[in-house]
Amino acid sequence: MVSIENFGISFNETRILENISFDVKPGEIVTLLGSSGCGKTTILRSIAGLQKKHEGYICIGNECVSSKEIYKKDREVGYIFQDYALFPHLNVEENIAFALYKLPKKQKEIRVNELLEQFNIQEHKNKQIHQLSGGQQQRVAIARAMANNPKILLLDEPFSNLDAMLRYKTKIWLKDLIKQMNLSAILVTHDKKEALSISDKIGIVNDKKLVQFDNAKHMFENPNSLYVANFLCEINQLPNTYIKDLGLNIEENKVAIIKIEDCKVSKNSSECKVKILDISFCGEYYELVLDFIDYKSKTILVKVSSIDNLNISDEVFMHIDKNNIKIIDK
Ligand SMILES: Nc1ncnc2c1ncn2[C@@H]1O[C@H](COP(=O)(O)OP(=O)(O)OP(=O)(O)O)[C@@H](O)[C@H]1O
Repeated sequence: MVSIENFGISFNETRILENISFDVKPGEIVTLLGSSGCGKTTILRSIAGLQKKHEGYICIGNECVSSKEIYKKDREVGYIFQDYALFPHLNVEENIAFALYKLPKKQKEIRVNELLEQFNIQEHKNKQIHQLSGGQQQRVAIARAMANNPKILLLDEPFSNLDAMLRYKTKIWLKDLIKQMNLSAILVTHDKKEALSISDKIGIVNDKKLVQFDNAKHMFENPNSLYVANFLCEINQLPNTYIKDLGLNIEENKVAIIKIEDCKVSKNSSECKVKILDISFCGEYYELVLDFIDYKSKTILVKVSSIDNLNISDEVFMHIDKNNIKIIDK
C-alpha cells in the first residue's frame, strides 16, 4: 500500500503541486493523467525518493518514508522510467545485476537468472542494450525494477516506445504481473484509452491539484468537471440556452455535456438545426464538424458511419436524448 497525504512541491518558488492525497492498495493500478508539465513524473520521483524536498507525507505500508522530518532512502519501490534508463555500456545481465548490488555474488547470480527466465530474456543476456528491440528493452527495465521484489511499481509512460500490437500485448502482460505479485502500481500516461483499459482508479491532475480521483469506469460515466470530461471522454458541450429551451435547469456556473457517440444527425426535421462546417474521413467513421444555427456556441462533433447525401454547408438536424445530457461544473 502506498499513501500520499497533502503532498505539495515548488521548484524555484514556482508552485507545481498542492494538497495531493491518494492511496494505492496492493494489487491496484492507479493511473495519473494530466496535461504535459502538470507534475505527474514529479509525483513518481518523489515516491521513489528521487525528489527529496516536498510537503506532506509519503507512506509505504505502515511506514512514513518521506516527510519534512523523516527521509528514508531505501524504499521497496521499482521504477520504470519513460526511456527505460538502461545503462548502454552494460549488457542485459549486468543491467539487471546493477539493481542487486547489495547481494553477495552467488545470490546475485541466482536472482539475475531467475529474472532472465521470468521475463523471458535469457537468450539476450549477453547483448548490449542497443542490440535489443523496444519491447525487449522494456522487459529488461521491468526485470531490473522487479529485482528487489518491490511492493510498489512506478511506471512512467511504459508503453510509449512500443508499436500498437506490442503495446496491447504488453499491457495485458503487465496488468497480470501486477495482480499476481499484488503490487501497488502507479502509472503515468498521456493515453486516455490506455488509462481506462488498465487502471482500477484514475487520478486527474490539473492546475496543481488532483481534481478527481475515482474508479476508472465511474469517472468516465461521472466526470466532475469540464476539464475531466474533456480529458477522459469524447464530449460535446451544448449551449446553455439550448438546454433551457429543452426544459432543463442549468445555472450560470455549470455546463451541459453529452458524449459524441450520443449525438446523431439526419435530414429529418427536429428541434435542433445545425450546419455542416467540415467532413473528415477517419477510417471506421466520418467526423462531422457542426455549428448550431439558432444558438451561439462552439462547434460540436458528430461521428457517422456514412455520409450519403451529406455535404459541407448543408443544414441538417441534430438528435439527442435529453437523458444523455450531463450538467457539471465548468
Ligand atoms: N528538478 C526540477 N527543477 C525545476 N523544475 C522542475 C524540476 N522537475 C520538474 N520541474 C518542473 O515541474 C513541472 C512538472 O514536471 P513533470 O515532469 O513532473 O511534469 P509531467 O506532468 O510529468 O510532464 P510530461 O507529461 O510532459 O512528462 C514542469 O514545469 C517541470 O519543468
